[in-house]
Amino acid sequence: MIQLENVHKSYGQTKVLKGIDLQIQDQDDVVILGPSGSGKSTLLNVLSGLEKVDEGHILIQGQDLSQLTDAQLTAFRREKIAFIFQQYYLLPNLTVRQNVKMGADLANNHDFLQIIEDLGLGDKLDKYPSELSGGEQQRVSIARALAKKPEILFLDEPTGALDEETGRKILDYIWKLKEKLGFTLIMVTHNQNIADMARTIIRVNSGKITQVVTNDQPQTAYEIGW
Ligand SMILES: Nc1ncnc2c1ncn2[C@@H]1O[C@H](COP(=O)(O)OP(=O)(O)OP(=O)(O)O)[C@@H](O)[C@H]1O
Repeated sequence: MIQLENVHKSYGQTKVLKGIDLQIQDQDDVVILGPSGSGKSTLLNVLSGLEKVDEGHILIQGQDLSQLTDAQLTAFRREKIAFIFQQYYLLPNLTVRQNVKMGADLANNHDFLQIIEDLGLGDKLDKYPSELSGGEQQRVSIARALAKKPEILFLDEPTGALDEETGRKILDYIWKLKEKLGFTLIMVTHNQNIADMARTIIRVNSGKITQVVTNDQPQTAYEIGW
């Protein structure tokens, strides 16, 4: 379980998270919705240990992230979580195969080629990022994250660079893989429709949680009408 207790985070004088309390169950799929600037990405960044909180606590399986040494925090990030960002952060001098293998090696995953294939990149294995379209680069970054077999997968607007049809396919694939591998999925999006795929929908406004909804009948990427 992931627990947040009274989490505060500011950048200089700007108070971004203003007392967040939240519990996320293992293997849940969670979508975080909210207007631009409401603190969604900041929330993901503190949840994933990328940034430290100013006040309050984040506990993951009972372990308080603020109590970890830098080495333990690095190990947590390497072994337990994967992050799919709006930007792709691919290494330009590595091929598609090598970029994804980097993620796979962290989990000793030897069947990562299947993930590349499933994401429709089977014919791009030996291409470099500069030889790919934006959407293809995004799919490589998704393959790299999934190849880590994370316990928690964070996604920050993962379909931003994709056309609708590809976005649907990718979300469908991620959700199916979640059912198969059983990770916890936490995704930030602006897209209201995508929220209907999630079992838990969290609304954030001005750095506070304004609503948590449990959705008993989540829909597939193909059913949501987006
Ligand atoms: N590293 C930073 N330094 C200073 N200010 C920051 C930093 N990161 C975020 N902020 C500010 O914190 C506020 C919340 O940003 P955040 O990116 O968390 O919002 P968001 O809800 O994800 O927005 P969007 O939907 O536009 O991505 C914004 O006012 C932003 O300018």
